[in-house]
Amino acid sequence: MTEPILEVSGLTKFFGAVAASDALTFAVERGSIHGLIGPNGAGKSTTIAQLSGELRPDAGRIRFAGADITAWPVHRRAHAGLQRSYQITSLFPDFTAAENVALAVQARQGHSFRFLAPARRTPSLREPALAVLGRLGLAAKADEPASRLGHGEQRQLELAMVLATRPTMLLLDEPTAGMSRTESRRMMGILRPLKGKVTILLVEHDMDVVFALADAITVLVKGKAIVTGPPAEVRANEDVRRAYLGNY
Ligand SMILES: Nc1ncnc2c1ncn2[C@@H]1O[C@H](COP(=O)(O)OP(=O)(O)OP(=O)(O)O)[C@@H](O)[C@H]1O
Repeated sequence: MTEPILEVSGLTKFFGAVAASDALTFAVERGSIHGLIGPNGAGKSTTIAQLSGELRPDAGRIRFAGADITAWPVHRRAHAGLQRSYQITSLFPDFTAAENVALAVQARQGHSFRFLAPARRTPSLREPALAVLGRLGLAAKADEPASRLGHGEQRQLELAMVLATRPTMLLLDEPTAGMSRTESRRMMGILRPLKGKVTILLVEHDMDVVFALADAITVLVKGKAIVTGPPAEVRANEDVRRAYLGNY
């Protein structure tokens, strides 16, 4: 393994008596797509929330790109390149796809999302926005209002917005949730070329997607990582089969 970009050690988070993260330890290699899988309630969302800074761990450390970020707030982590994907709920429905991405480009340039009106009209923001939309296969939809896009396209737009901020590492929570088979396949085609450019921690219920994309997978059960390894090793692991994958 080359130098990991993210190292999680002993991460622990209780909700009452439930340990949603239980001395969780794993590392993510720079430039890789790293799957985080596990049964319902295993602690995947709780892990993402602690990595993004929305949730404070009760114990343990998080190191990102050589710095201990455990106590950093969300915006400081985002500024350092660790970003979680936006949710559809954060799209501006009346703005076009290009205008939505222009806002994210503007955020990258250090401005706040507050100045909505100027961002919509600034040509220097439109050009990079169109470039990102092009890479995500949304060029033809640039001038459609976000509300008129299909569900799969809205998820692609979310991803376009976060990529426009040029993250070093992306925390992606179920990018294919609610998608048709065709839309999922399109999303995989978008994510695969990001390998080597952006490190991705991928939480995903669709095992076909995870096993096809991930360079390494961590399996969570009851807040603990029971294994981290390449897909073939994880698939063959007896504990994983018993706890989660069955005959997948
Ligand atoms: N805000 C909260 N308050 C109380 N308990 C919580 C809270 N968030 C999560 N939990 C509990 O923590 C455990 C882990 O939940 P989490 O949502 O992280 O799991 P998950 O792996 O993301 O599940 P799923 O696959 O169903 O989304 C569960 O037992 C859940 O009920």
